[in-house]
Amino acid sequence: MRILIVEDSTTVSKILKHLIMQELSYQVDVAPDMSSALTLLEQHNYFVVVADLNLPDASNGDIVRLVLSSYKTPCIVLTSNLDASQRRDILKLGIVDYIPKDNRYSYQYVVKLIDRLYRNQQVKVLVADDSVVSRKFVRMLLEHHLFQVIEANDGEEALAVLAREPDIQLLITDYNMPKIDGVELILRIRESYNREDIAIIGLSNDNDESLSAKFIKNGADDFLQKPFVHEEFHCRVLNTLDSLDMMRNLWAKANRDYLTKAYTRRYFFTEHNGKEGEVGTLSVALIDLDFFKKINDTHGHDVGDQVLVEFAQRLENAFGANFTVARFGGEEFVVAFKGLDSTKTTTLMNKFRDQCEANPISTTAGDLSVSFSCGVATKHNESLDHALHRADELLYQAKRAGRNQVISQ
Ligand SMILES: Nc1nc2c(ncn2[C@@H]2O[C@H](COP(=O)(O)OP(=O)(O)OP(=O)(O)O)[C@@H](O)[C@H]2O)c(=O)[nH]1
Repeated sequence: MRILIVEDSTTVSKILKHLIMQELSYQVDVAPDMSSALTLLEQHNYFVVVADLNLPDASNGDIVRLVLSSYKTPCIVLTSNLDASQRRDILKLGIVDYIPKDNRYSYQYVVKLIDRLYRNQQVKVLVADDSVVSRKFVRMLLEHHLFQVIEANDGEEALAVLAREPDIQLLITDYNMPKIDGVELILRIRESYNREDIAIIGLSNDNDESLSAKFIKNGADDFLQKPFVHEEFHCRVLNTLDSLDMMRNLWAKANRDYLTKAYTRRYFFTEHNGKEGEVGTLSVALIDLDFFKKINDTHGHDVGDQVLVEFAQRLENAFGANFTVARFGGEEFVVAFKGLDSTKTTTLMNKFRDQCEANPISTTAGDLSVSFSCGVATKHNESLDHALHRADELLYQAKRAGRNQVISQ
């Protein structure tokens, strides 16, 4: 990824270049004026251009207009202080954002913005609004920040789009819409999507001053009163997505094992515990690698870690799409086979055991043959703990019987 900085102050360009290279590992070119910028723009494809408004051989944003119109490259503008009308004019050009060069946080903000732009390319945003003009305006603002935008004409269509594309990360919804209004839409979405699944920003040009609170109390993360200025829109979207990222990180830290990224014991119990009266079968397979201590003792802890990571990945690939795979600790894993009885579970585990046996794990110490023992128990009218305890006894039997086998009840 390549960034171009067009800036005549060497101090500013040096600081920016250093920060971008250090924090994002991008390649950075610097042009001190418009003519050298043009030469570079002809030679390379830039992801983003960071440009000063006034240059020795160009003024009043000529470089910005040129980058946007001729090279269709996103542009972040560096400025000195701007008055209100200058600010409006520059935002109208279709830039990503403008950054005043007057404080030490500005440069850090540029780096954050470039990183955000990079990640935005993978972020789907759904815009629900019955006004075509308003929808297109929001789409344009989002596209300046490289988001993937999907539009919905009303609340009902928004629900249908969400069902079709569950990886949408942000919904921006108007209040007044036919069939289902914005608040009703949010209520319906929050029935099945948590805050870490999707973020929501409400919009309205209604003069009802209680609307912002109504949106937020019913599950929105933020609210914007129309008409809004570009800058406020972008700040709110970025803040909302930052919070979403933070929530997702916290969720992952609580529910995913730091080493193997398999689910944690805690997640496993939250998902499958307390459902004694639940209809349907649940079988648990408790899995323990054989002679794992020997791998650590012979090749070191790092190689042991590589084996655990690869083994967890194999479990995930084999069962993760339909079942919960968790690491219970050390070299012990568990899979919850919801809907399967003990016989079917045992067949699947034996097939997996054969695959593992046939494919040694490749590590920095070479290919290592790794086997596991497994106990399979089906949960009857009992607690999950109890079923796991029985699986543990069967696992112990498998170890005593010579390891590398699955024993079920
Ligand atoms: N590398 C690595 N080793 C771990 C980790 N957690 C636990 N261990 C090691 O796993 C080993 C488990 O050893 P044991 O309980 O004796 O089991 P085993 O050698 O697999 O023997 P059996 O289970 O009887 O076949 C110990 O050496 C632990 O230090 C980890 O996160 N990384």
